[in-house]
Amino acid sequence: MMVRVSATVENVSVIGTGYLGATHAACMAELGFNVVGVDIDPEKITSLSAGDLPFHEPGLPELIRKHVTGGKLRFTTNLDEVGAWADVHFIAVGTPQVRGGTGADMTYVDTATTDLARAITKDALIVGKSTVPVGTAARLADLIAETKHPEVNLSLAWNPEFLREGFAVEDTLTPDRLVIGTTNTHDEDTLRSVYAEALDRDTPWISTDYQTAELVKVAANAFLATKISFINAFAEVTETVGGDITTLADAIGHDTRIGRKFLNAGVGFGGGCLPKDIRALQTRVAELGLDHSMRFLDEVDQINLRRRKKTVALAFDTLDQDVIGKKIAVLGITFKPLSDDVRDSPGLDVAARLFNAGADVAIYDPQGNHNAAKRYPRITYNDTLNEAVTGAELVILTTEWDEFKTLTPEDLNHKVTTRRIIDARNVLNPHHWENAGWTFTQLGRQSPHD
Ligand SMILES: NC(=O)C1=CN([C@@H]2O[C@H](COP(=O)(O)OP(=O)(O)OC[C@H]3O[C@@H](n4cnc5c(N)ncnc54)[C@H](O)[C@@H]3O)[C@@H](O)[C@H]2O)C=CC1
Ligand SMILES: O=C(O)[C@H]1O[C@H](OP(=O)(O)OP(=O)(O)OC[C@H]2O[C@@H](n3ccc(=O)[nH]c3=O)[C@H](O)[C@@H]2O)[C@H](O)[C@@H](O)[C@@H]1O
Repeated sequence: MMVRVSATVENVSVIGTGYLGATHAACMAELGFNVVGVDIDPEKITSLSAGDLPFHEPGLPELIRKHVTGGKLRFTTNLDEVGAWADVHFIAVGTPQVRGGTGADMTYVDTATTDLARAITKDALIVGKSTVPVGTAARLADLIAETKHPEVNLSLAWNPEFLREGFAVEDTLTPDRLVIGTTNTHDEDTLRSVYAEALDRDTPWISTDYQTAELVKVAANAFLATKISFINAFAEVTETVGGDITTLADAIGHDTRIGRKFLNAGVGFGGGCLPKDIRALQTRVAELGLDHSMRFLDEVDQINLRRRKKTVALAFDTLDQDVIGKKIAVLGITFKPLSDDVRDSPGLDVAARLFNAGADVAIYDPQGNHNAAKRYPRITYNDTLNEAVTGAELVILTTEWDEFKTLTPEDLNHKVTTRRIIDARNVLNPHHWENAGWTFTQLGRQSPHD
């Protein structure tokens, strides 16, 4: 399937304007293209068209406003508007965990791709960015060939995305590497011209086939998840025998072959990607008859989920096994700082379990309250840290926002009813809290109750 897209790309569409797509659309405008973002959610489109970002991502609202106002970026629910206009179409729709299963739900990608192929009336390159099971690009290429207008030349490339929430703009405009899966050099050249402004001389450009491109993405996330569970498995050991998990992480992290990043022990990983991606990868390889190869990821998942249960168990220990009616302040409800995303959030999971056990849970998060309230409307959400901790019998720090990392005992001493804190992200200094008379617990540290 060879396309005759001009190497000079001017017009770009992005299908799906969630965390990934809205960022990609704004960054494409920043790189100089005329961009239209398309989504099936009319509310999202209305908000983005007004220059408002419906989620929290540092630096992105400014970029969206700049290019919406400047006329380089607009949003629509109508695919036909881009079908006759764009030279390159990026697919950035969701691939969530399938309901009641562990694989990826491919209905959004499949629908978006076939609807797009039907809507396109000029030669174009379609570029998949969503995270997908290996084999998807080849399958979609066939689907596109079956669906497209016969006189139109369409080609498909796979270009997985590695951005981190909280750093999405920076990661898109100055990526660590770009991975491009294509079936011909023309499509690669087209994408090279698209990303020319984002590439400096040293940015690795990895040109490969579909399968490798798809697998690089899930391999990266599986590796990151494994690294976190690796250190958390050692946290289970230091909780029993004693020792300091942070010193252990620092010490192995000094070995440049290992590296210190992603070795922070605590309540574990969450979010819309790492958990579902390791499950989808296992499911896909099992479908391929290779159920042994990725079985270790099941352990990675189990270690991770045990951290949440451990945090809840520590809360019970701290409160003498009786949480009913006791006020517990949960600080941090997003899956990580600098985001309002609560998908598969460890902190929210811990809060919900304690709430369901009868505790009077008071949540405070600088950005995540509104999203968490949609999931668990009966829990109490506070607008300030002060309100959440006042009268608390236990404080649990579940997301390491800066304003929590810098907390001191003096900030809380006279607000709480009882001086008890669980630092589930290992960011506070135990000695400061213990010296101020607090019962201080951290994951990876022997519990004061043992
Ligand atoms: N969130 C992140 O940081 C990253 C996400 N990814 C991957 O990117 C993909 C998207 O993830 P998110 O942006 O987080 O999901 P999201 O749920 O925030 O956004 C997906 C968007 O697609 C829209 N959509 C669904 N079907 C559509 C259709 N037929 N036409 C147009 N729009 C449609 C939805 O309305 C929604 O706005 C996933 O595969 C994810 O694994 C990859 C790297 C980073
Ligand atoms: O595929 C995706 O969507 C993205 O998933 C992750 O990015 P993100 O989910 O934004 O967040 P991370 O910074 O990776 O953190 C994930 C989770 O791991 C936890 N974590 C991270 C690091 C660590 O040392 N310990 C730890 O528990 C965080 O608190 C968070 O809950 C990857 O880092 C991105 O490269 C990838 O593009």
